[in-house]
Amino acid sequence: MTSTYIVALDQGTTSSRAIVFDEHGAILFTAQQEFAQIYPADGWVEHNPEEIWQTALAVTKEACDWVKERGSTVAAIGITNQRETTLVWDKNTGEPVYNAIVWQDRRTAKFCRDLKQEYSEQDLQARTGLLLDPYFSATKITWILDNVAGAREKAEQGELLFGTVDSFLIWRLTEGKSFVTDITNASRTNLFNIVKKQWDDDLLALFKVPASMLPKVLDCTADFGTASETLLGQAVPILGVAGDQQAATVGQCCFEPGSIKSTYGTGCFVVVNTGETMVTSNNRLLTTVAYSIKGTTHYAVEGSIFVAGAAVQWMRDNLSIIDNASETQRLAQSINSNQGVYFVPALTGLGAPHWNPDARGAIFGLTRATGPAQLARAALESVVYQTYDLLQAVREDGIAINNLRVDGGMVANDWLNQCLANILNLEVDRPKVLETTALGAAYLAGLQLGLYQSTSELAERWQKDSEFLPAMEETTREQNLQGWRKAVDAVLGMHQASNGLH
Ligand SMILES: Nc1ncnc2c1ncn2[C@@H]1O[C@H](COP(=O)(O)OP(=O)(O)O)[C@@H](O)[C@H]1O
Ligand SMILES: O=P(O)(O)OC[C@H](O)CO
Repeated sequence: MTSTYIVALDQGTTSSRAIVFDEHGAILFTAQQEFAQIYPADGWVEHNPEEIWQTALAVTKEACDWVKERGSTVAAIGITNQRETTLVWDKNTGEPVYNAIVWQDRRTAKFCRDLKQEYSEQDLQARTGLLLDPYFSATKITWILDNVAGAREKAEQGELLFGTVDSFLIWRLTEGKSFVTDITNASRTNLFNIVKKQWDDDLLALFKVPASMLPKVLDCTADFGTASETLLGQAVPILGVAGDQQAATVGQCCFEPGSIKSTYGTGCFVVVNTGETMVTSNNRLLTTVAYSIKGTTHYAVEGSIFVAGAAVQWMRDNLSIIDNASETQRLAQSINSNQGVYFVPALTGLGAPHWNPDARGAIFGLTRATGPAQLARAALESVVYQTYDLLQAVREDGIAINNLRVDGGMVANDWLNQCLANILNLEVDRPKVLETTALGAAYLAGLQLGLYQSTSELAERWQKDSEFLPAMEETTREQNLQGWRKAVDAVLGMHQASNGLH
């Protein structure tokens, strides 16, 4: 019997990956290319759109060629992507008018602060589930239209298109034939009304974004267009799309209300499925669309941390205290306590539950004995404490948590998983397939293809690789958490103090 091949394209913050899955959800082939991070100013983060495109195209082509070499064809493509990252391009030439402004970028912090004076954040939250923060796409679009010469005029004449990375890639893969997005990506823009499930005219007016710039919004399972034969060597339908955290929710089979996953890549994102009910957080978590499959929409509560693996990357690239990320495990376990060193990695502000775009990072408790081991351990622990803060917020919103399914590049690190179990005082489960984001995109495409009939059929496939159980004395746990709280308070205090000075 021949296999059904699905290619999942995962366009992440640091790399583009394409994975060939068979109908059982097994990984057969992976192609990956990293690309440059551009930091033009304090708090600014950009990507070159052509690099996003070239790396995404190259890995997808490689995956399609791998299938072709086996005498077969790819049945469908599923796309998943870094969310919120904003691209604006010319409809006629296909040329982006500016670099992609990345989700981590804080350049519109002042704009958000000013807007809060004239517009109720509560109203925005009721419509979009989100907060008024530079994280989301809307203020990034406004910035491009206001700062790139001639852009606003062209946008008003209907010459410019806006897309999150999914839209941009689909538009290019279909050679300009399909200008669409999916509902999960739309729900991260601050322009999409998640109650009415349509672009919100009042918000378009507020952020001064012409409606003609916006893509058509589809379910996560839909016909998104056909990727061109000229580009891929075979014409392949794009049948599934979701933002990466929502795709990971699908890949982790968190379909039941109350099920929860946490993904550790560049950032960390905790997503709790709340079923068809929308839950509004009282603790500054986001309400967002988990997925919409064949007309049924599930919502989620999400906690977003901007710096997780990025703290490890920063130690590798800026401090050069490690050569590769996996060394952090050896370093962290080489000492038997954190020795009082705490790292608050607010390198691009603080996300949930603080939402403070102006906060900046700090390391506390340095002594003559502090070296790479203490710093690496503090970086890993910071990811764990931030997760603790998110889960506390989730609990305070009345949602019970029984265990946590984890995934993403960082959870290859067993020390991190054990530390999560210890500090969260919770069972932490790591699945067999760690590429849950790509798997989720493949599942969505497979559902649309008719390869899978339902999410419950998919749920039966989830397999545990390892579980990590809490094994820390309560007093040590409490001491560590106290140290973290003091460090975060100091960072927030420092930010207030420096605000006073400017
Ligand atoms: N063994 C490890 N220990 C700690 N961090 C790791 C490890 N392996 C990868 N990472 C971190 O995980 C991130 C990569 O994860 P990935 O899921 O590929 O991210 P993204 O999708 O955001 O590009 C990097 O920031 C890297 O520093
Ligand atoms: O690229 P990742 O995996 O860090 O995910 C980025 C998120 O989608 C940002 O919201």
